[in-house]
Amino acid sequence: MEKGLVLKSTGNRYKVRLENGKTLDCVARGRLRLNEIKTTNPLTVGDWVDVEVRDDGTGLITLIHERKNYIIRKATNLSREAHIIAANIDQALLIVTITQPETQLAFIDRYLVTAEAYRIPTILVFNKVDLIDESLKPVLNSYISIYESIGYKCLQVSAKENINIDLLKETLKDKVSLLSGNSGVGKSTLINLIEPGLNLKTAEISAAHLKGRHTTTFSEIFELSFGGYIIDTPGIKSFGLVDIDKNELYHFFPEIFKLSEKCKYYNCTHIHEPGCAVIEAAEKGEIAPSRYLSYLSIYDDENEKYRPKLK
Ligand SMILES: Nc1nc2c(ncn2[C@@H]2O[C@H](COP(=O)(O)OP(=O)(O)OP(=O)(O)O)[C@@H](O)[C@H]2O)c(=O)[nH]1
Ligand SMILES: [Zn+2]
Repeated sequence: MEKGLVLKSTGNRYKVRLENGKTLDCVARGRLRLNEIKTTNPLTVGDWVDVEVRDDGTGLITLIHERKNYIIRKATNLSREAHIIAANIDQALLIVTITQPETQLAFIDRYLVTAEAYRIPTILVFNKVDLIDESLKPVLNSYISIYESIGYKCLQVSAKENINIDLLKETLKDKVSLLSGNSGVGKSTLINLIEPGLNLKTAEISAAHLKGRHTTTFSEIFELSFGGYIIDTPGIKSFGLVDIDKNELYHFFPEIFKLSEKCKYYNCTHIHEPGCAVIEAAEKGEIAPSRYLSYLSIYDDENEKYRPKLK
């Protein structure tokens, strides 16, 4: 019996990397399931499994190790079942830009709420700092101060001018990372710089897409030559499909959560109650107005509820 990491899942076949570095094709034993949630797929990339290596060099997965976290999406609109996109994610790197394109604060906040709900630590990576001139500098600084003050690590990089790329590599080293961000912020450029030759959004995915198959089946983890993994899945962009109870939303705003214990009412929504420490702090500017506005808009947004559209 050997322990391994699921690198790729295509339907009911899995590519697994054993601890000795060998990679093999595996199938899973029937009725292999963690009974935490109802899912259409029992196993996903990032899962740690026990494998029985067979004589023909393939493997039989006999056990899934408990997950520290996972991201899901609903299998279909009507279904109550979920499709697990990836598991055991150490961190998410949200790539943002102040200009070309301008990443909205509301977008960042929605992403962070989701990541908090999934218990995935998130680092904000400000790319294209080469474009930051005197007029944009205060904007960049204000973004950074909002997020650093509530505990999110921020990196400033430029793929174009190779600024802090080593720092970015250090951040990724030996971790399983999810890379997200709006279209055009430079995700592909950064990845190519970090790991030349690592072509995410593989041909295989596109080919499968053309045939009209579910691309979700093709989640994959890519190994970094200096240690660590990057998760690439179509799910990354729509990352955020998680149902959060309105009344728990404040748990996922670290600064609001911290203040909430000083609220007069234990079931305070932090929207209209007298004696609310959050409202008080927001009025005094002790919480960034944009953060409080994000809280309100996520709380009230029934239809789009807690579903950041990451594209
Ligand atoms: N000035 C500047 N341009 C950059 C930098 N990084 C990337 N770009 C440019 O930004 C554009 C978008 O980069 P991509 O890497 O394609 O962005 P992406 O996030 O992968 O976009 P999608 O594939 O649509 O999600 C390209 O024209 C890049 O050359 C940077 O650090 N500075
Ligand atoms: Zn309150």
